[in-house]
Amino acid sequence: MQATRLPRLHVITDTRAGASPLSVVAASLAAGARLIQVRPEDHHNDRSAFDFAAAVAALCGEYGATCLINDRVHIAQAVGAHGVHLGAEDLPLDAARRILPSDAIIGGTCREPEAARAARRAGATYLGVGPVWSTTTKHGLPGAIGLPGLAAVCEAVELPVIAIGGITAERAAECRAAGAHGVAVVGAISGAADPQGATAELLAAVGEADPPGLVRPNRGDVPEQLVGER
Ligand SMILES: Cc1ncc(COP(=O)(O)OP(=O)(O)O)c(N)n1
Ligand SMILES: Cc1ncsc1CCOP(=O)(O)O
Ligand SMILES: [Mg+2]
Repeated sequence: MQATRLPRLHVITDTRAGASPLSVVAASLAAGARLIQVRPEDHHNDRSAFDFAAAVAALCGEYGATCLINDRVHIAQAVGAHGVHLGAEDLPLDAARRILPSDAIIGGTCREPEAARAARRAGATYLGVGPVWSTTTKHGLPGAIGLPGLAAVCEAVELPVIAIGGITAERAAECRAAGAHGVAVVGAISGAADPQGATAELLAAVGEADPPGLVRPNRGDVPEQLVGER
């Protein structure tokens, strides 16, 4: 199986009231996004989270894009997603590694070098690191670690680092310069007047711009196994 690099732009769904998550996902995929993380807010029950995840996974399948599920490992299994993203209050990384297929992508949240090394030992494929900048998208987060904090984690482990928290296109380029493999965003796309244009701008900022024009669905294509390469 040929190895494919982990996408540099992780588009995270926004299921807060007023958002239109599925149409934003469709716009991002049309702009060339190669990875969607499904993140139903905690108040969504499993049934509505499953229905939403199944719809996103189907859309990702049409574009040959990777679909990850935040927090809910059983829903990743149920919809046949490519993997999960897990944080401190979720199933431990090593437990998820034991129950998911061996080629599953498992992302782990961390904000400092020691936690990054522990996540690598536990079987993480990549690290979600932040918040790099403050954000209004999630409440109760610890303080922002800034670019120096991001760089410290990038230096500590070989795993691809995905920066998160307050990311804009300009900041995405700064994160890459600090050593991050890529970035994850919610508000920069879901809150944009033109989510497709915002996605294109972010893709260009992380160096993954497709040739101009719409990306067309390639029904039936499945992404090959992803490897942890910077
Ligand atoms: C790529 C990426 N990085 C970090 C997170 C945050 O995960 P977590 O700390 O578990 O918080 P919630 O997203 O579950 O509220 C993420 N989702 N993605
Ligand atoms: C879930 C999460 N974890 C750390 S920051 C964050 C939210 C990021 O959202 P935004 O891209 O809108 O700042
Ligand atoms: Mg979580």
